[in-house]
Amino acid sequence: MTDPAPAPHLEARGLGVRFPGGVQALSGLDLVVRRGELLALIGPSGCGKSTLLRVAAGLAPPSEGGLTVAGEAPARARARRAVAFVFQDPTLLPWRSLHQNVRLPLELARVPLAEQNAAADAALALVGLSEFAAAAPAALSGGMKMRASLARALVTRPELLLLDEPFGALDELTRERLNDELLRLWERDRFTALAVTHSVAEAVLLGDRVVVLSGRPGRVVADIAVALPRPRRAALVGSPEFAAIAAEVRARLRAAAPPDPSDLLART
Ligand SMILES: Nc1ncnc2c1ncn2[C@@H]1O[C@H](COP(=O)(O)OP(=O)(O)OP(=O)(O)O)[C@@H](O)[C@H]1O
Repeated sequence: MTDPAPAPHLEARGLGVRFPGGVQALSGLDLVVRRGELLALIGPSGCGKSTLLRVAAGLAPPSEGGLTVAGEAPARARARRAVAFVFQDPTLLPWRSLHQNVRLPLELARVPLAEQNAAADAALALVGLSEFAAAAPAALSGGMKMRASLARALVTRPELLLLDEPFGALDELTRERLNDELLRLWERDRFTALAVTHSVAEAVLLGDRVVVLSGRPGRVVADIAVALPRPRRAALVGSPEFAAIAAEVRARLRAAAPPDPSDLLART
């Protein structure tokens, strides 16, 4: 007998988000992320990927349908520190040391100081930054800042990690290293993760599935299983199996994207 599929962790049903100015960012979006799954989300610019993450974090309300995290409203899941967010910008407070930045979520939650310190030590060790605990963010490279941002997200041991293009601003080699790091952390703790990316290779490298959203308003137009063995590392990107899945994702993404104005010009 095969094991039953893990329970849904994040579940969106008929989700729509319309902003006060009238922009419809998402419409009729159905999506399930199972517990312990790492799901990559890709779609044309402006299709509502960040909006979906913001709804999942309880930072934006749905205007139609709904989204639950572990069966409860996202704001409740966030209040019990079960959800963490990593943004493209590391958003470290410049006047605080790395250690003070990493322990901030626990400080805000009024966790006892000794516990804050122990958890921040462990999180910094996890991302290889222990020796920079006392450093100011300004003294670090972009990749190190992003590592610290990851440590700050993981310090609460979240059940669900939301990643919004976290390595998008980094050079290719640093990005590769950080993807390997993220995979290593996920293999260790098996939190559920929803990762937005603009890179097809990154989506296939990270995801158990790659979900493709259509152009605005965003809804799911393809849900592609990534049948590649784990553990995975960036070196896998050159393999023929990888290339075949990436080609499928690319084709679905191209079909989902609005026409490129330069194509239209070329045809006239
Ligand atoms: N607070 C807001 N008020 C009004 N419109 C918004 C707001 N936030 C986002 N939008 C609009 O909603 C749409 C979806 O935005 P969103 O940032 O979710 O897309 P995205 O897929 O993450 O884009 P990108 O890939 O370029 O980062 C866009 O048209 C954006 O301009």
